[in-house]
Amino acid sequence: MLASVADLDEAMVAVEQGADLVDLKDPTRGALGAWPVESVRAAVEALGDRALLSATVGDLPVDPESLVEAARRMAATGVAIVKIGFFAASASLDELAAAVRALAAVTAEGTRLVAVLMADQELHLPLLPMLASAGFKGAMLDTADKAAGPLSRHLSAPALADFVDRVRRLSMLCGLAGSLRQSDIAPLAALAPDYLGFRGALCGAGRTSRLDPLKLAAIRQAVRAASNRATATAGKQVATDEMPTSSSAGIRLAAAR
Ligand SMILES: O=C[C@H](O)COP(=O)(O)O
Repeated sequence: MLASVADLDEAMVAVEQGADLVDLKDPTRGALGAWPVESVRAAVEALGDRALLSATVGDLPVDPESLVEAARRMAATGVAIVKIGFFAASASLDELAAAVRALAAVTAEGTRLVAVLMADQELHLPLLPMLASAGFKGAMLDTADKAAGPLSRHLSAPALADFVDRVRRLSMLCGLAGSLRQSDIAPLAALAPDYLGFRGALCGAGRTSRLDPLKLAAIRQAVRAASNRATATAGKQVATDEMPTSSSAGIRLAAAR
């Protein structure tokens, strides 16, 4: 489970409630709103040894030079994973591919990058092998327009299964997010992504309101139960509530540290 958090207080709650991936993101600044780099650095100092942290670079235009610079600035904070949004609404496949190629210079420096592709914009599947070749650690789906409904409104179950399968075959971490609700957890966990990502469902009154620890705990529990069911169905080792990281997804996420 990935939990997007708006500040250090929320990050601490997410760590205490057992989020596998604590995603530093300012929801008031857009789908992938960035925290200031000084705040990311402070969170890494406070929590970096207790949790796997990711941070977004913001809703940036698909310009190779500015994406490389933003990724390097965020990586310099010491955060474990840097998430980069690829907004197909404002760029062609060629432009997206050029940005991916430029970011290979950043992964070559040891930075773990995760690409965020927008399910409510054109989904360019040929980008996936390019991301793998450029050394990206993972690829995930999210939505750019948070008023346009959950992930499942934009892509069918077979299309989502195909995305997960392609990413996993390329040996990248695969995440699914986008206004997910509790009812989305079981069908999406059955596709066996490495993680499901949440913000709105964790908050008291929408994604820009405060994170509610009780909602986070309920989602965490539902993800764990659904993940265990999916693992059991696949005939793999069943993780217990006491040992959530014994699932294959947990091991793959832990390896991202
Ligand atoms: O990375 C995941 C996102 O923060 C999910 O946010 P959302 O659930 O509000 O779409």
